[in-house]
Amino acid sequence: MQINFAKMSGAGNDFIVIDTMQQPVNLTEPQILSLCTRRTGIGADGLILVESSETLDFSMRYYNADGKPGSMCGNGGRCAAYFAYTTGISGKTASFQANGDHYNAWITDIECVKLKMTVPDDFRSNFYANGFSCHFVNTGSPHTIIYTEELDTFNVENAGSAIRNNSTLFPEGTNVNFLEVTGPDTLSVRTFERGVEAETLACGTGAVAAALMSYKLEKVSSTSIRVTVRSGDTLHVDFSDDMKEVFLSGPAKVVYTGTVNV
Ligand SMILES: N[C@H](CCC[C@H](N)C(=O)O)C(=O)O
Repeated sequence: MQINFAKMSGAGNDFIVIDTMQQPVNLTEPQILSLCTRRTGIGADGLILVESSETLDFSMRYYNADGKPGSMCGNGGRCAAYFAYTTGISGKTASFQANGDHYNAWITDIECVKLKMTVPDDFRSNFYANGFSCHFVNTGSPHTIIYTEELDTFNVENAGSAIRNNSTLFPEGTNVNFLEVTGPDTLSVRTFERGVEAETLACGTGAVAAALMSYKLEKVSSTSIRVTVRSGDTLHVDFSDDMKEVFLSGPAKVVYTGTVNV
């Protein structure tokens, strides 16, 4: 099977994006894993199918790099909206469905996308996991939050993998975010992603979790937070005081388009 795809990057979180309205695509879990594997495949943190929707512009189906269906991907959603815009599926405003939720996105500039997130839930603060003081929130994906003062040298792979695999506390697994508070409205974040099983260069729902939790814990004092991610890019998280309206903005671009044989 020959598949046309776009390789996209959302602040360094990278995805293979496939338009299933143009070509019938039926990928198995091993095929997705192999496409996402770096060096021997295209290489990506996840694979996104942009599918038809009866009521909205499109529907997004997200798979993690391990080939398994993932929960909501904020950077993936922003990339899917930019893909839909560049291919004419939608205009500068896009509405789509993902994981049973309805999302709106706006192309705010060249290669800049703002996405309205779902209302966060399951806030848990101050518990211990694997020797770390942790917090947790679900922002469409499950996110554990850990504060550190030495983010650059922190061993994200070791600590992230231990907590991600703590099945007593997280039967479904969790993404793990390590945060440094760098100012009243700025954070630096590094994320160990479930389903990639490694640190990624950015995580959108993780940046949202980091900003909301830091505001709740009064570690930041603004409802407009700039989050520096591992790629060096900045994601913006803006929210209402009651956290019912939450927006994620940042870069999203098509790196290249191509055809792959599966
Ligand atoms: N990178 C994504 C999160 C993917 C979620 C996935 N790792 C899972 O837990 O299923 C983001 O930008 O929000």
